[in-house]
Amino acid sequence: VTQSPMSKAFNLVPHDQTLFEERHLCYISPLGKGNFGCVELCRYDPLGDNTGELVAVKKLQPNKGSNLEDFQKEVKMLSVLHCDYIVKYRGVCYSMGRLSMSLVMEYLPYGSLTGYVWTNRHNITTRRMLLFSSQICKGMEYLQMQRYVHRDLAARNILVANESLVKIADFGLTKVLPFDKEYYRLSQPGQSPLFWLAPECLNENKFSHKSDVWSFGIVLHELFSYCDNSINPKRLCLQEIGQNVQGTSLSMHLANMLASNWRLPAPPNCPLQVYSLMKDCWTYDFDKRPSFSDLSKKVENMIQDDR
Ligand SMILES: C=CCCn1cc(-c2nc(Nc3ccc(C4CCNCC4)cc3)nc3[nH]ccc23)cn1
Repeated sequence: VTQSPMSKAFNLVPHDQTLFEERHLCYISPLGKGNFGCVELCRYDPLGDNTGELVAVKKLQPNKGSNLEDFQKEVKMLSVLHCDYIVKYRGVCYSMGRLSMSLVMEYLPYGSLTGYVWTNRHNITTRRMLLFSSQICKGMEYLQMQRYVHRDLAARNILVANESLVKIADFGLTKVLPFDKEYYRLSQPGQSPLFWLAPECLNENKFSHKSDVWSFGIVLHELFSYCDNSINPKRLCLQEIGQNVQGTSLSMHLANMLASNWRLPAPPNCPLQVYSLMKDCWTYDFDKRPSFSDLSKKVENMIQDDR
């Protein structure tokens, strides 16, 4: 279809504020590693006078697992999410003549929840941990409304915007549920770390909102353990398995332990009702686990009671 001269005149490419020119993106320092790539702190400084805004840039690391197509899916997914408790998409930056691309996001100055809670463990109150927990629930509730399954909910993937705001990040493993099914079955075991996975993920590669709820229970455990590495989920599970990990694979061992009703022990000094909330998230039958809206109500009530 040929364009009429008039429409040609007005059909200017709209200034796409989500397109970042590589030449103005100035690298500052590394921020961390996520699924499919590393994240760097950059200043987007088109005026070249250091007045530009700080952004977090996730560069696609072309390696074994990741490829441009999966990364483009992650970018697309993040670009349509608008929630106070999910890290904000800013745009993309193409390089190597569109052969590679980077995801530009808002920069959250306090870093991941793991580092923040451990560093500030001596002055973080139960109340503040419950506030963070309710924000994660609300972010997950929003994701669920978009029919997204995160598949990698863990304290390392939660970022701290300020002393009283955390956001969910790293959607590298996120999947959109098919319109006709309430779960997503992976063709082969994925990259999610075993110790955050629900039994049905370990046994059948079945992922759903309810398996995200299980992972949320593990995040609660990390939080109320002050993200102390010496008692993190991986270490506690490996201790339970013992060194006698003969032939059976680690995930089989873990699945057997969960089937015989072993669960992570209560973190030291953890409020009883918080531990019982974790146990609710770790109900073996995924249909009987609470929803994120149930969880955010229960956590909000605890915040009220905590006055
Ligand atoms: C989600 C986890 C996997 C991938 N990932 C994402 C990020 C990330 N980080 C930050 N801010 C940040 C701020 C300070 C620090 C410091 C570094 C030195 N040591 C203390 C902590 C680290 C990170 N903002 C972001 N916006 C969007 C992503 C993102 C980092 N890794």
